[in-house]
Amino acid sequence: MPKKLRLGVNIDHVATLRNARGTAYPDPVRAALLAEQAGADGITAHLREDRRHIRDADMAAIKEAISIPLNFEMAATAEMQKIVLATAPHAVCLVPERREEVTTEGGLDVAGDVARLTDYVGVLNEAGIRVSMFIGHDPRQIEASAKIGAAVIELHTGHYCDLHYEGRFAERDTELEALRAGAAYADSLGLEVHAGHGLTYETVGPVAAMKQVRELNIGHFLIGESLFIGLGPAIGQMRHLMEAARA
Ligand SMILES: CC(=O)[C@@H](O)[C@H](O)COP(=O)(O)O
Ligand SMILES: NCC(=O)COP(=O)(O)O
Repeated sequence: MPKKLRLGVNIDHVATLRNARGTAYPDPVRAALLAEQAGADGITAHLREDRRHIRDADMAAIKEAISIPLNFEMAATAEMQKIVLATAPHAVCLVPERREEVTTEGGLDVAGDVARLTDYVGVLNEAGIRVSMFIGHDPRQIEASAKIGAAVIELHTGHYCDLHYEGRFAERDTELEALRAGAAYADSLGLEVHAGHGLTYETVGPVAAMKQVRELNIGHFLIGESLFIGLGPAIGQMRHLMEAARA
């Protein structure tokens, strides 16, 4: 019987909509509280260096308002380390960032930055923050994540989802197989395995079915779907699909 699969709801794109007009609404804190009421196991938010969606004050307000864990996504920079230590979230997910990208395009190159990330993660671990590395399924990146002292990896599912929506099903299935192998390898090294990026009702099943995966972080699709059916029902339907795949 696979262990329970948690759902972290990413509320970044509520802030994207707010920032498009520079208004005070829609409020990401309100979305976080609604997600909590709807049964989310955690709230995820990404404080990008360019502050294109979530802003510093949002992070502090979300942390203050919610009673479930906050997963603080950020680049491994000195500026972000200072902010995250002041915010004291339950968890941090270290992600790669490029200002020109539309969204997080790939995984972090942990293997290429071992010494610096060992120190960086060490500071967060000492502060009692659980650290996860947002990476692809490359075994070298998984091994490096274990080596630098991260407790968790989050596998980037964006490429799998893109291949699905482009109708490239054979390549999609190859990518899924690599994600499955990555999840099993990370678990064998004692890492907790999470997954996320680009997941939708159509693509969540095969990822939710991977027994080593303990948490999915889903945002963009849920916020879009909430325009049509409301955030609570969208979260409920996503959870239903996750549980059906897990059964
Ligand atoms: C790292 C990650 O996957 C998320 O933060 C998420 O996709 C929302 O942020 P962006 O759309 O800004 O990448
Ligand atoms: N880390 C992935 C995440 O938080 C949500 O990604 P998305 O569903 O907004 O693409």
